[in-house]
Amino acid sequence: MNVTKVDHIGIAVKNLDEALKFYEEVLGIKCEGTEVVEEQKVKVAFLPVGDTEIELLESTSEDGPIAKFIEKKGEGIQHIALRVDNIENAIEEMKEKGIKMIDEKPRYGAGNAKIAFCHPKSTSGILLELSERK
Ligand SMILES: C[C@@H](C(=O)O)C(=O)SCCNC(=O)CCNC(=O)[C@H](O)C(C)(C)COP(=O)(O)OP(=O)(O)OC[C@H]1O[C@@H](n2cnc3c(N)ncnc32)[C@H](O)[C@@H]1OP(=O)(O)O
Ligand SMILES: [Co+2]
Repeated sequence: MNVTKVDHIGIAVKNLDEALKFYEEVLGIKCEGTEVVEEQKVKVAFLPVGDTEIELLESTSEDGPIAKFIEKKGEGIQHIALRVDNIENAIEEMKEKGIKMIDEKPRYGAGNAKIAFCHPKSTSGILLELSERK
């Protein structure tokens, strides 16, 4: 597998507009856009920083992964995403190496990226997203 960069850092927030004030008005990072990803029950805002991005995530449903995360742990870093150049190969390699994949097939994430999550129990405690983007 070829990991090329930190694609983004995913941060769970209760209110996207509120959180954006801090990133835009205090830190001066410009939001590049927002998108609803139905399958993940999230509304996402992208904030590019250098060669990577901060991804702010607000839940669109009470039973989505972001709502559950905030309920259990509060707002904060929910996942880290690493860019890979071939996600199907990366998933196969992870499985061969005994890593528990939440997604055994790629799903579509924000910006039409192909994504797959690895379980925190297999990664020393972080929710890891693999992401392939053209
Ligand atoms: C839009 C897209 C994109 O970038 O394009 C996105 O990012 S979507 C981003 C949102 N989508 C997702 O997160 C989808 C993948 N996530 C999931 O399937 C779920 O959230 C799981 C990660 C499986 C957690 O589910 P659930 O909360 O039901 O499980 P659980 O409470 O039994 O947790 C199992 C164990 O994992 C830990 N755990 C749970 N969530 C964690 C997290 N985010 N980071 C680190 N550890 C975490 C719990 O503390 C627990 O450990 P202990 O047993 O030690 O207490
Ligand atoms: Co993400």
